[in-house]
Amino acid sequence: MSAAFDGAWPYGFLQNLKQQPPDWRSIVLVNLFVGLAVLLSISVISETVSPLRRYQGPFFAKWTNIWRLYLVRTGSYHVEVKKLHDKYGPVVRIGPNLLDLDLPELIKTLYNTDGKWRKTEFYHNNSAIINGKTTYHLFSETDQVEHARIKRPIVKYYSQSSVGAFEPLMDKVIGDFCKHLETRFMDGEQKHFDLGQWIAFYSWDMNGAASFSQRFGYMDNGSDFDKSIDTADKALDYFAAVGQMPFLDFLLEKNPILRIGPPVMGNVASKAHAYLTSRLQGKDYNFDPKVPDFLQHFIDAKAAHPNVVDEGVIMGYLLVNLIAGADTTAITIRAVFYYVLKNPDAYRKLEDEVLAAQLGEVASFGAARALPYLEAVVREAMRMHPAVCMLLERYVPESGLSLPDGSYVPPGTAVGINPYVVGRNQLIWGDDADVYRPERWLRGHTPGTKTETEESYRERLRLFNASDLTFGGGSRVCIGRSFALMEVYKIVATLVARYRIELTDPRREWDVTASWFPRQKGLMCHMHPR
Ligand code: HEM
Repeated sequence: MSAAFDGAWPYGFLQNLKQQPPDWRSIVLVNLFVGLAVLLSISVISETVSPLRRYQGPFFAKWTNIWRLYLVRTGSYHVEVKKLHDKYGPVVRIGPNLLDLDLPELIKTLYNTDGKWRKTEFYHNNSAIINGKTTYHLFSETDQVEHARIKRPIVKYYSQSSVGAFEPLMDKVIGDFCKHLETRFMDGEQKHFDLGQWIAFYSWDMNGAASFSQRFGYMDNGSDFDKSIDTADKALDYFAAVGQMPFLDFLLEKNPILRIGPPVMGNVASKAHAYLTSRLQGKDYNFDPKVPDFLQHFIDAKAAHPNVVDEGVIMGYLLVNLIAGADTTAITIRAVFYYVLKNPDAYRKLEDEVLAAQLGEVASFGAARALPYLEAVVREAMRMHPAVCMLLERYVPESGLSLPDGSYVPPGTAVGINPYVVGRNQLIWGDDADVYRPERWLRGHTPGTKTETEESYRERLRLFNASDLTFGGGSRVCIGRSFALMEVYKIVATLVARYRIELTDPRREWDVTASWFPRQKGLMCHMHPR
């Protein structure tokens, strides 16, 4: 034991001080002790006066965000937060200054278009991560005015009518995807393969084709040959964790002395840069001006808005397409297949509907979108397993926020709603909110009611739509929604129409690692041509 602790503390220590100078260990221990005592006192005082003290949550969440960072690292964040709501109700304090709200009626308030509900710093780290040096705008601005300035020049290129022009390009990618599956896994003997992994190849190649008329080559190679998919996964895991304590980013990824971050996304960034340069120089021979791609749209935006869009901004546009668009779409397609294949009854109904529609080699978006059971299957999968399962954090603006229980949340508090949590809210989705049941999206399928009028069905759908946060909402709503849905509907309809699909082990629950995105590992199945 150190001299500092001889005798009754602190008298022993003081007596010792008189007799002999303290050794370095005593000094460190005393400083540590005093420091901790000061920190504790500050925490206790600030908690006593905190306007959030009335809201319940885990004990450590009052004091620190570390426990949340830990949860995100374990991959069980969304599941654990849902459990907290089951325990504490619709408002849970999950950080010293952060409330998680399971209040679908507030979606329109938090995620609106008035520009007052700023994104928190949770989003801000991802701006410099691409190659460790350059900062690109990745739509992560907390400043809504700046965000609108960057987004405005390109928003029209993501509308349904604009992305509709991508359909021939999508048909080509889907046609080649089917050829790969047929030659690799359906030729002769039955082969089991990871459909989940192939869906990632499809989504990344589709995204490359739409972004700069160049696929990455994952389908041709049959693997993540340049490790870009893996690198992107790791980068997003890092964003999600560090987003819980944003200052850590300056000690880790942005540390000027020693960078301690995720692997840099050099491959994706350098490809995007090379395509941009050759296009601007008129040397991009892969580009057919008759078939539009996003890069061409961005260059048009540069011509129309030279004060806003420069080459750096175009790089940001391209990168965000890939980072925000590829993984999310793959997750959604995998979720659709996983749930429908695990539920033979749903699969049979989907098969019947799709086969009766005679969709041809590659299903057109119009024809696929018109199939009600397909829509039910897609929406139910997105409800059960939204591709973003983090809190969509916003700062409460000057006006403050009144909660349904009558309490008042002051300006500056971070609040948010999690698409996963609100997707399981029993007041909206019913007692079976945890059950996969595509029928809930159809008329006449409310448990306990024998008949449902068209009017009450419409009313129910309105409530469902208003409570669906899969693509966010308001001015920060997902810009790629129409594009993503086209990819999802077309591939699901095409694969179901062309092949009989079976899970290798239908009893196996899938393994989900969740950080920002709940990524699923493994969807082993086999397919037979019809
Ligand atoms: C099924 C697939 C997708 C899902 C579920 C999804 C989900 C989301 C969600 C929830 C947000 C809002 C985040 C927030 O408010 O905090 C978002 C934003 C965004 N998404 Fe998607 N996304 C998908 C596909 C795509 C695609 C394909 C692209 C691009 C081609 C894309 C680009 C973006 C961008 C740029 C934002 C930021 C918008 C802004 O802040 O203005 N997403 N997405």
